[in-house]
Amino acid sequence: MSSEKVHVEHCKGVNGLDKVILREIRGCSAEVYLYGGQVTSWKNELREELLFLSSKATFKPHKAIRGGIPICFPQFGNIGSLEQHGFARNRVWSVDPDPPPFPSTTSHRAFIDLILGHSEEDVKIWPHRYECRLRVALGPGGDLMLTSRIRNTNTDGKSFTFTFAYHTYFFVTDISEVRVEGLETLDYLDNLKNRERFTEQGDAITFESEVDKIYLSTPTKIAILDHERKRTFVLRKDGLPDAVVWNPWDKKAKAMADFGDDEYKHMLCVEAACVEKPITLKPGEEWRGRQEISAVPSSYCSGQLDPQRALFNR
Ligand SMILES: O=P(O)(O)OC[C@H]1O[C@H](O)[C@H](O)[C@@H](O)[C@@H]1O
Repeated sequence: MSSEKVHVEHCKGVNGLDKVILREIRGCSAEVYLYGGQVTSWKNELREELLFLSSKATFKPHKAIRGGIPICFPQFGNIGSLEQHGFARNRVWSVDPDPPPFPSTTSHRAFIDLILGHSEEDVKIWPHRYECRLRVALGPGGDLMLTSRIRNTNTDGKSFTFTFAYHTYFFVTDISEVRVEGLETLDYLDNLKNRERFTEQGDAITFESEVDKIYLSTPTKIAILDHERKRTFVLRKDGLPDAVVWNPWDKKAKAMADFGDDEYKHMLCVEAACVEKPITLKPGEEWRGRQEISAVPSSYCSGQLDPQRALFNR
């Protein structure tokens, strides 16, 4: 295998859909489907899967893949006139054959640049021209970095407005043993209560029933502690002020055709998002959003997690 193929392999996935596998020397990997521009797998050097992907996920056009990291664009949720979470997760993206280089200070080789542009079909439901770029990169230590750039390419002088999210499904051993740190005391909109605004209590967040909350103006770092596995996910984000936390729990799980009845026990969505204050771009303007996730052993943390420490003590 050529060294290029070791790092970036183009192949076919489920139902013959195009897939790209990113690999790092130490054994970490990530898989990205061109359908949805969606990451569906992220593994550490022990080849352990870190993202949740439903055993009932469908890999068929017009339906989003249940799990991994769907991209919600140009609309998050049902706030707007478009289909739930926008159409980007249901479109086939293309690979940029000539991607812009990484900053010279980094030495990433396992990365892929995807592009989604307007189609004549989509212009009927969202009357704008745009270029939506996604770079998925696997760092030498196995960190998974997603960078999005969205540009208004309208030629009619019109601005457009959008909301956005990286709808990350983390794999967890047992949801009742999971704690999220970094969202304490923040205001949130409760999707289960008509998006009414509340303030979170002072304690770290734990789970014992359905949750669907949009935390507002959150810190740039959020930690998800999987006690059972002694693993901590650290999510760092930029340009995405909000964070959505979602678990459907048992009743809703049963109502979803592409989700197993008990699978809610093994997933938690923590979604870096820009929802409360939509982004407006004039023609020629570009927005940039970024998320980086890493998985570190929780034993590095004593008591309350200090994500900074966890990140650098690897
Ligand atoms: O079933 P989907 O359209 O993929 O949405 C799954 C979930 O996504 C987000 O987390 C929303 O906040 C939830 O309200 C929604 O149920």
